[in-house]
Amino acid sequence: MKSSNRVIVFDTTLRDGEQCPGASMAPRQKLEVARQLARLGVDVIEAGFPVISQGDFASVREIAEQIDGPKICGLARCLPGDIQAAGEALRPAGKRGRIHVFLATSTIHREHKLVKSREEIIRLAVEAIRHARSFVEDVEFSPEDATRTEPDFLLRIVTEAIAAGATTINIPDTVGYTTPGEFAERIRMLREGVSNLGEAVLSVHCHDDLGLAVANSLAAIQAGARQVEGTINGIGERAGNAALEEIVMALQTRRDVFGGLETGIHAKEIVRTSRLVARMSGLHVQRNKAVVGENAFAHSAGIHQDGVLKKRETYEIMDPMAIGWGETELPLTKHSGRAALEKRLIALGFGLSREEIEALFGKFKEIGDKKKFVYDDDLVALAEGQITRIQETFELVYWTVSTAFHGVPTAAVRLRKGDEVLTDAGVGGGSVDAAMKAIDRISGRHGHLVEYSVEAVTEGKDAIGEVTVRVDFGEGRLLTGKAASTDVVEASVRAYLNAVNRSFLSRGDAPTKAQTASSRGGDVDPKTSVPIAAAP
Ligand SMILES: CC(=O)SCCNC(=O)CCNC(=O)[C@H](O)C(C)(C)COP(=O)(O)OP(=O)(O)OC[C@H]1O[C@@H](n2cnc3c(N)ncnc32)[C@H](O)[C@@H]1OP(=O)(O)O
Ligand SMILES: CC(C)C(=O)C(=O)O
Repeated sequence: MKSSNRVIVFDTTLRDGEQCPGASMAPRQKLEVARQLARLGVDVIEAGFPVISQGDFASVREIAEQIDGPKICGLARCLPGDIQAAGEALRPAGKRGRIHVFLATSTIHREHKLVKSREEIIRLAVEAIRHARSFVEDVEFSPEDATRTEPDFLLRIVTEAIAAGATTINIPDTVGYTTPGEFAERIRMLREGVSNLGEAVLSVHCHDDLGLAVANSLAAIQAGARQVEGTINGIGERAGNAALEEIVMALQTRRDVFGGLETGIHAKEIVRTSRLVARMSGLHVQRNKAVVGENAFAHSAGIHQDGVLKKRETYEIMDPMAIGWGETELPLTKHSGRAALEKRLIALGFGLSREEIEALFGKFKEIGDKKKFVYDDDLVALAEGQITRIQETFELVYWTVSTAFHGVPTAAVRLRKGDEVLTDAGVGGGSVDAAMKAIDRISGRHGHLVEYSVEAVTEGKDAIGEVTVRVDFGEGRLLTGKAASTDVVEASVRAYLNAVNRSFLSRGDAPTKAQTASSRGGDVDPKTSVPIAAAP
């Protein structure tokens, strides 16, 4: 076997990857992917299976014509027509063309699918390899379902294939059946038992039916395989193929384990390639996918975020920038801590004191409890509210509204004033109106709502809505109140209360107990909300 420290990367995204249901790509899309694979630095692009359709033939031909750099490969069964089609499609690649012939060797495939004896299988394989060699110098042979093939037969057919002119012997775990230890053992068995293996490159091709495709590929490389086949994002037949980006990054990250094996991959192109393949194939990458998933370098837990801010390597074993990601992301969620919150606020331009951040942190957690992510706009609303906070006469403790078609909208509101808790109810034209009436009864103010507006300040169904009210308290000027909440009724209640509180500030007085005819109330039931003060 040709042995070196260089692992040949064989990409089959455009052939086995495209076998994934729904992943078919138009020739133009395949060409774009091939171009990017060349930039990524793969050694071989399996561009298609030319005999299966005019489109595949044309696509392999176009890639062979236009893509410089990697070898271009076409797949063929051990049938003259297949080999002829592959040879013709690859003609523009000249010496860079490779034909990949395959034939199943396991008992189950021989007896039930091909209905052929061992001898016939060997004869067909040998004839096909010789035929392929009449078109190209570089011929790969795959004994399909090799991991379920009897060892003695596998040794024999591999030896015969090399003797017939195969330059690469690929050992496929076609149905993702093997395990790392077993596969490594099989590779060692071939290395020891195939006398002419030195004339060929030993390759592996793993499927992910048991989620072991990458582990099996790496085990085989450790056992001496020097070509690895796989696809970008691991797309492929059934559960998919080994994800090339994972194999490459494992080799690179764990040089200590893999003895400094090299590939020709330019890791900085990995994310770009993954995105392109996802777009072209229509197969989205799951968020938690290793190396290329959205979350692969996104740290959410406060303890992790704190660690990463102090030293990235505490929670990152790869440099995301080196793979083509932007800066490490610290998405803010309910799991985040003060360190990440402060860092984001500084990035947004807020220079809040420790005390202010402390005051804001509780509200931040409340938003996190309600929403998957706390977005920048949420933070801006929080921070601005903190900066412009006014002294509140009344603090909202609780509200509830009830409304129905043809019903009478009613609201109960509980406010805290100093150490007093006051509760009252109101009815109105709508639930917000009813809640405002309840506030009027508690506060002793009687505001007339002159303007009311609501605006979404963040995106999505769980967006924060910001309510602005302009209220006439009969004092010859309008007072503005603002509040934001993920619940628009709550934002309205708080905005109105904000205006009521401002009316006390502007008058410089506060209601007495006599002015408030409301009863004492119970416990606090806080909701996510942000009072935002506004200039009257
Ligand atoms: C493990 C892998 O991923 S192998 C690659 C799989 N990829 C594909 O199948 C690509 C898409 N396939 C196709 O378009 C079609 O299946 C074609 C064009 C290849 C063949 O279509 P058809 O001629 O209608 O045959 P069909 O698909 O029904 O059956 C496959 C035939 O190929 C035979 N065959 C399978 N593998 C091989 C092989 N390596 N060498 C020779 N013959 C083979 C089967 O025995 C069967 O022959 P039979 O009809 O005499 O029983
Ligand atoms: C053609 C061969 C290599 C294949 O795709 C498989 O066995 O999975």
